[in-house]
Amino acid sequence: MTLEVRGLTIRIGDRTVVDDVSFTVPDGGRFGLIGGSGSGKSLTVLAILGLLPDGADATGSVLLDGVELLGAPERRLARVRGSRIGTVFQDPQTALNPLRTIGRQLAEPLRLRGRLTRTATRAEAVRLAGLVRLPDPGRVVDAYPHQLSGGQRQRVAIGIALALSPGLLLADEPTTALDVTTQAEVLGLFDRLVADAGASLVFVTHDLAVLAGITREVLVLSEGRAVERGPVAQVLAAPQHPVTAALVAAARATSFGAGEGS
Ligand SMILES: Nc1ncnc2c1ncn2[C@@H]1O[C@H](COP(=O)(O)OP(=O)(O)OP(=O)(O)O)[C@@H](O)[C@H]1O
Repeated sequence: MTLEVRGLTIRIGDRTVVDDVSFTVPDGGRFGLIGGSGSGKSLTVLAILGLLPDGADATGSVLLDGVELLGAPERRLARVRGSRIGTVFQDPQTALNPLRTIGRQLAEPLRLRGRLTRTATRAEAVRLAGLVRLPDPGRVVDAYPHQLSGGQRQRVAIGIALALSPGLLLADEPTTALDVTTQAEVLGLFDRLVADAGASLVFVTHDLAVLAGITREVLVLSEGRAVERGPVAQVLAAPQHPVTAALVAAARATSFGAGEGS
């Protein structure tokens, strides 16, 4: 699906926290949003979903395949969120319900969409568990979130996001809470699944090194404003804005520093 964000401006009280941000993600395209803490990344994602916090007011335009989402009725937004846009957020601990089995949560989007028999629902949950490479899918569907590792829980969250084959995926710091090795595994899986699904992707992170393997295009936000944009490789090689330069330095320190003596 094509996502066009045009002139998105978000105000909370008398503060403008996102200021005239525009970007386009073509059908099947991938786009990175990067910036430091408080730069407006999460609010941009929430505005696309129609899930801004109370007191936040958004103007501009969010078009999904040409259909305006900003200011659309909640019923329509809920339908779009349920079926056309999948989301993966930072903390799988809070995204999952501790009292429900993994299988029930994997199958929840399908259950909401239509009537499925018990057997069909379970089969679909097992299929999704296998898709996200959870160990022993036939058994893991009966487990509860606390019985899984952080990386496994995030795999479940990715499975839920992909359950209805959405045309657009929004991932907000999906691997930030994981240790480095797990982060690489989950990112690799996510990368493959998004490609297989042919979905468009908006990937939010504060870590340019993470983004480099996932998207080609990036937009840098600082204090709610777009300060730089372009291909990730080019931005990494020759950052133009001081904020971008700081993000590049941080990325080099974490991912290239140790082994290369730089
Ligand atoms: N519910 C809210 N009420 C008031 N201000 C808010 C609210 N949510 C966010 N803000 C403010 O809006 C600005 C942008 O927040 P946002 O969460 O989009 O930043 P972010 O780039 O996602 O940061 P982080 O990487 O820390 O999550 C920040 O200054 C934040 O304090």
